[in-house]
Amino acid sequence: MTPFVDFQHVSLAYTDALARAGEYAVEDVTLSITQGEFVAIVGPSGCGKSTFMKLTTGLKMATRGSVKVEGQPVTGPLKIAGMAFQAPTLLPWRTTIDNILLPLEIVEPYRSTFRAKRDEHMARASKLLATVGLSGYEDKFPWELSGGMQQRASLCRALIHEPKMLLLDEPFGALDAFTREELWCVLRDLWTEQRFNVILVTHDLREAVFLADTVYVMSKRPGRILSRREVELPRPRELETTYTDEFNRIVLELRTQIGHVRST
Ligand SMILES: Nc1ncnc2c1ncn2[C@@H]1O[C@H](COP(=O)(O)OP(=O)(O)OP(=O)(O)O)[C@@H](O)[C@H]1O
Repeated sequence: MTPFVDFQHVSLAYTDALARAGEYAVEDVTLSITQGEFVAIVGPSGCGKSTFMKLTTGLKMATRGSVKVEGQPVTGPLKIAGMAFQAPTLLPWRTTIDNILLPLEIVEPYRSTFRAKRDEHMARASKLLATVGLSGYEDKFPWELSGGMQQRASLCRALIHEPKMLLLDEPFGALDAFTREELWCVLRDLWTEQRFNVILVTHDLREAVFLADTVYVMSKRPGRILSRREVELPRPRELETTYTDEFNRIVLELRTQIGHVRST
């Protein structure tokens, strides 16, 4: 089966001068991700996790090696991706629903028919809001929502154009522990229902193990993939799973690997 995302010996230097000096942000990354797989990437700060995301979505081109998505070489920004970041980045002058509809106003093929199909899109946005527990908040402005609610709305915005791939860069990093765990479950449920590919960059090993099928550990700069760990915990996973010995054993195993990376 063709992998959904395929990296073969990928290196990236941000400038020609850095390439000449052999200073790569990521180096010799080879991995393949299957359709619908939930992948988490963990590693020390500055190891190249965000660079990996930029390569996957075509925001940056590899200096060496090849990046393919759905069997096709990536040559520019991909439309099939939705993204959410640590800061929710909602536009303060737009209501929740208008923030969620934003990608449809910008990205083709939705853009040209946006006005004509507005009711249809509104209905889809409301349905998504209901899925993340935000029914009734359509007309609120971002400043009327808590941080966790804003992040829920950001997830809806990332998913409104039904992307095949969802890229999340530390999406829950700024939230308190309880809200973060609630949002793990929101993301788990969205993924279980829609089975898009997820690439989740996180510093939180428990988050990675709770959500992902596969966890990749990256090394310090230049970022390389040090290990690949399949998480064989059965699904559906409930928060109680995070208190089991098996869960903690995997977290500890990853923690030990990261400890080695940091100390070398
Ligand atoms: N636009 C850029 N120009 C030059 N170097 C860059 C650029 N963006 C990132 N880098 C360098 O590339 C390396 C990897 O950065 P990247 O942002 O991918 O790391 P990260 O693992 O996502 O970091 P963090 O965990 O702190 O968010 C770092 O050393 C960084 O300084």
